[in-house]
Amino acid sequence: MQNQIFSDNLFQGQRVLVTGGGTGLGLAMAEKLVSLGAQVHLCGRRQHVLEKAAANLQASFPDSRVFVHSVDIRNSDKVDQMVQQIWDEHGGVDALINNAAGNFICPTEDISINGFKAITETVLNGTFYVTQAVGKRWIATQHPGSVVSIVVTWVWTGSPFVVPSAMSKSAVDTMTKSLAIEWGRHGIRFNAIAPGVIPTEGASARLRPTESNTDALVSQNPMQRLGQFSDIANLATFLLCPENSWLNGQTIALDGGDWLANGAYFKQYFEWDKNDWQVARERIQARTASVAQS
Ligand SMILES: CCCCCCCC(=O)SCCNC(=O)CCNC(=O)[C@H](O)C(C)(C)COP(=O)(O)OP(=O)(O)OC[C@H]1O[C@@H](n2cnc3c(N)ncnc32)[C@H](O)[C@@H]1OP(=O)(O)O
Ligand SMILES: NC(=O)c1ccc[n+]([C@@H]2O[C@H](COP(=O)([O-])OP(=O)(O)OC[C@H]3O[C@@H](n4cnc5c(N)ncnc54)[C@H](OP(=O)(O)O)[C@@H]3O)[C@@H](O)[C@H]2O)c1
Repeated sequence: MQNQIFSDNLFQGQRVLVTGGGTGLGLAMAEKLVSLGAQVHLCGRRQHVLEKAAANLQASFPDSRVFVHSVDIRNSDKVDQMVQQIWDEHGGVDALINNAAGNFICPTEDISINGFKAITETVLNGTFYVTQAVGKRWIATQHPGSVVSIVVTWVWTGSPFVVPSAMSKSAVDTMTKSLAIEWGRHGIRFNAIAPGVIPTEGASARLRPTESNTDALVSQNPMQRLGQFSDIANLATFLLCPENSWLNGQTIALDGGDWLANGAYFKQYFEWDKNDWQVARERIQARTASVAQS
C-alpha cells in the first residue's frame, strides 16, 4: 500500500500552473497534485516534452485533466497570452508553481553577457512575468491564490560558479517575501522551497557535467541521502493546501540539513584548471544543443 500523507481528492477542483512542469522536479510536483485530483497546466519551451509528460500523467491517472503550454517565460507577451488563454478557456488557476529555470556552471569572469541573460531572464524576469500575469488576474477577480517558487539553498549561502543563478534565485526569494506582504490582503500567499541536491537530468548535466558519482554528496549530508522527487512533491503540496491559509512569506530549506552542515556547493571546482573548465563547458553546451534538437 502506498504511503499517503494527504487525503484522496485533496486538490479536487483546484487548478495549478507549473512552469517547467514537463521535466524533473516540476513534473514530480505536477504528478503529485494530479494524483490528488488537481487540474494542471504544464508550461515549458518544448512542446513534445510537455506532450509526453501530459500523456504519461493521463495514462497513470485516467480521470486527470492536464493541459500544456509551449511558452518561453522570458517573453512577457507570450506569458500574458498563455495566462489569458488559461483564464478564457479554463476560468483561471488557483495556484502557481514557479519552477522553470536555467543554469550552468562557469567561472564568473568567463560568462558572456548572453550567458548571464540566458539565466537571469529566465529565473528572475520570467518568474516575475508569470507571477504578475497570474496575480493581477487574481486581484482583479478577488480570487485567492497561492504561489510556491522553487529557489535553492544558495539564497542563504551564495554560491561560486553559478552567480547569475544565485543572484536571480535570491531575487525570487525576495519577491516571495515582498509579495507575501503586498498581496496578502488579496488572499494571495507566497512561499518558496529551497531544495538541496535532488538529482535530475537537467541539473546534473549542467552543474556536474564531468562527475556522476554522488557518494561524497550522500556522505556529507546529515541525513545520508540525496533528495527524492517525493520530498519536493510533498512539501509543495503541503504549502499549496488551501487549509494552510496563514502560511505566508516563508522559504523552507529541503536538503536534509545540508547547507547548515556544509555551506555553499561547488567548492570542489576551485581545483579545476582551464582545461577542466573547457571540458565542462563543451559537455554542457553539447547537452543544451542535443536537448534543443530532440
Ligand atoms: C543545491 C544543488 C544545486 C541544484 C540547483 C539547481 C539550479 C538549477 O537551476 S538547475 C536547472 C537546470 N536546468 C536547465 O538549465 C534547463 C534549461 N537550460 C537551458 O536551456 C540552457 O542551459 C541555457 C540556460 C543556457 C539556456 O539556453 P539558451 O537560451 O538556448 O541559451 P544558448 O543560446 O544555448 O546560450 C546562451 C549563452 O550562454 C552561453 N553558455 C551556455 N552554456 C555555457 C557554459 N557552460 N559556459 C559558458 N557559457 C555558456 C552561450 O555561449 C551563450 O552565450 P554567447 O551567445 O555569448 O555565446
Ligand atoms: N534538481 C536539483 O537538485 C535542484 C536543486 C535546487 C533547486 N532546483 C530548482 O528546481 C527547479 C527545477 O529544476 P530541475 O532540476 O527539475 O531541472 P530541469 O528538469 O532542467 O527543469 C527546468 C525546467 O524549466 C523549463 N524551462 C527552462 N527554461 C525555460 C524558459 N525560458 N521558459 C519556460 N520553461 C523553461 C525546462 O523545460 P524546457 O527546456 O522545455 O523549456 C524544464 O522543464 C529549478 O527552478 C531549479 O533551479 C533544482
